Amino acid sequence: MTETTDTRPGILLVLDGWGHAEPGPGNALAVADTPVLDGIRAKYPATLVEASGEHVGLLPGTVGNSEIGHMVIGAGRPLDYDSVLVQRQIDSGGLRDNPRLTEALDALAAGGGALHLVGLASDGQIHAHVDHLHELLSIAAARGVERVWVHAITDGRDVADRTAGHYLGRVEEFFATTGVGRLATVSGRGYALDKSGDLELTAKVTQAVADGRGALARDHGQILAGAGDGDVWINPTVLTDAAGEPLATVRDGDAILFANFRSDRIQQLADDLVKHLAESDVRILSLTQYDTEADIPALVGRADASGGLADQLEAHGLRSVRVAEQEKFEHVTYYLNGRDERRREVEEHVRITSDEAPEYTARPEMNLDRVADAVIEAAGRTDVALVAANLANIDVVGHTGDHDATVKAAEYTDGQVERILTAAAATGRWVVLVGDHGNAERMSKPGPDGAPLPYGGHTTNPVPAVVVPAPGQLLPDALRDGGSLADIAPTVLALLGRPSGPAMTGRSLL
Ligand SMILES: O=C(O)[C@H](O)COP(=O)(O)O
Ligand SMILES: [Mn+2]
Ligand SMILES: [Mn+2]
Repeated sequence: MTETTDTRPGILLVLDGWGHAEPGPGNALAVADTPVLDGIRAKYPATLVEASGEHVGLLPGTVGNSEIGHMVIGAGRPLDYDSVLVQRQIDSGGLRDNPRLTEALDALAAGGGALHLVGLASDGQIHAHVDHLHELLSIAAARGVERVWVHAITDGRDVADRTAGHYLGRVEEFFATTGVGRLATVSGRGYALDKSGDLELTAKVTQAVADGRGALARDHGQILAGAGDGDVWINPTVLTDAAGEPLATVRDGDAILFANFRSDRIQQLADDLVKHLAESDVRILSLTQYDTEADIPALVGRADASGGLADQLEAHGLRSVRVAEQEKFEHVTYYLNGRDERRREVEEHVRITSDEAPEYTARPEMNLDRVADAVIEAAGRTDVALVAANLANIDVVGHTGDHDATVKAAEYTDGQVERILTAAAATGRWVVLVGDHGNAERMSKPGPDGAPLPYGGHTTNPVPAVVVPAPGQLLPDALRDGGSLADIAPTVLALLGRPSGPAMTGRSLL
C-alpha cells in the first residue's frame, strides 16, 4: 500500500538540453516564443543550477550530458563519472599497470597478435576522448606490442560537424609520437554508435573492423573528400595497402579494446562484434564497464550511485511513474535510478515509442503530446506520489544543429508544459522543472580553426530550476542560488514531505 496521505504529491519534469545563456547569436531558447516557461521562471521560485564539470562529477570545464545529468539528479550528490575514473587511472599510472590490460598486451607481444582499438575520435568528452587513444597507444608501445590498429569513429555531434579531419590528423600524430599504430577503418558514428537497434548499420562497422569488408580508401583524406553527409554518416571504410588489400582484419590471437568510456551508444557494436567473433580466439576488453549482453571485461569500474531518489521513494513506500519518449527512456529509469536495473514494486515505467525513422527537423514536436498525456494520466492517480518525466525535444532536436527547428521544439515544449501545469494544479500537485545540461541555448561554436560552426552539442551553461507550487502551497519566494543538479533529489523529497537520503550531499533548494 502506498503511503500518500501525509504526502504532497508532485511532478518532476526534466527538460532535456534546457540550458541558460544570455540572449545572443546562436541562442535558440532566447529566440523561441515560450510564454509559459518564461512566465513560471519570473513568477515562481526559480534559480539556475550547475549541470557540468566538477559540479556533477565531470572534469572541470566538461559539458554535461544526459547520463551524468540524470544520475546526479537521482543520486542527490555529484558522482565520479566514468570519464573521470578513467582520467584518474591515467594520471595515477593505474591504467598502465592494469592487470587485465598488461596481461592482454603481454600476450599480444609474445604471440605477435595485433591490438585493435575501437573508439570515437573527438574531444567531445561525452562518449570518449581522443587522448585516451593516445594513452592506450603509448601503453601498448611500452609493452612491446608492435601491431596496433585504430578503428576510428568520426563524431560531428558532440563536436562541430566536418572536424573529423582534424581529429584523424591528431590520431596520426599519436602514431608518430608513440611509434605504434595505424588507421585501419573509419566509420561515422551514425553507423558505429547507433542505439536504435538498427543492426544493419552496426553490421557495416562490424564487417569493416573484423573482416576488412566495405568501402575502400587509401587514406583518410580520400574518405573525407567523399563524406558529403558530414562526419556522422561517414560510410564504414577500410584503409588499404598499395595493392588495394585491407590493411588489417581481426585474426585469431588478436585483441580488441573498446576505448569509449560511455556505454550507451557503443554497446550495440560491442555486442555485435562479440557475436561475430564468437568462434574466434580474440580477446575483447572495454575501457569502462559496458551494459552489453556479453560480459566484456572492463579496465575501469563504475562509481556507486546507490542511495538516491528511487531508493528513498522505495524506503518510504512512495509510488512513482516514470515517463519518457524512447530516446530518453533509460534516462528517467535506469540512469535516474543510479544505473540500477532492479525493478521496484513502487515504480511504473511508461515508454512512449518514437517514430520509426524520426525526422527531428521536420517534426520537432516528436511525440511529446503523448508524453504529456501519460504524465497527465499518472498525475490524476491518487496512489502516485511522484510523476517523473523527461521532455526530450529541446535536446534531441538541438542535436541536429538546426537553429530554427530547435526554436520550434522549444515552442512546442512550452505548450505541452502548459498542459501539464494545468493538470498539476487540478490534481493538487507541485511541479519541479529542471534542465539536465545545456544545449539549445548555444547552437554555434568556434571550430578547430576558430571560425564559428553550427553546433548541436551540449554546453557547460547552468540550467534553470523552477518550483511551481501546488494550489495553496506556501513556498519561499526564491530558490537558493549556488546549487547544482545534486540538489534536485533533496528538493523533490522536501516537497514530498520526506527527509533527504543519508547518501545525499545535495541540499534542498527551498
Ligand atoms: O549520444 C548522444 O546523443 C550525444 O552524444 C549526447 O547526448 P545525450 O547525453 O543527451 O544522450
Ligand atoms: Mn540530456
Ligand atoms: Mn543530448
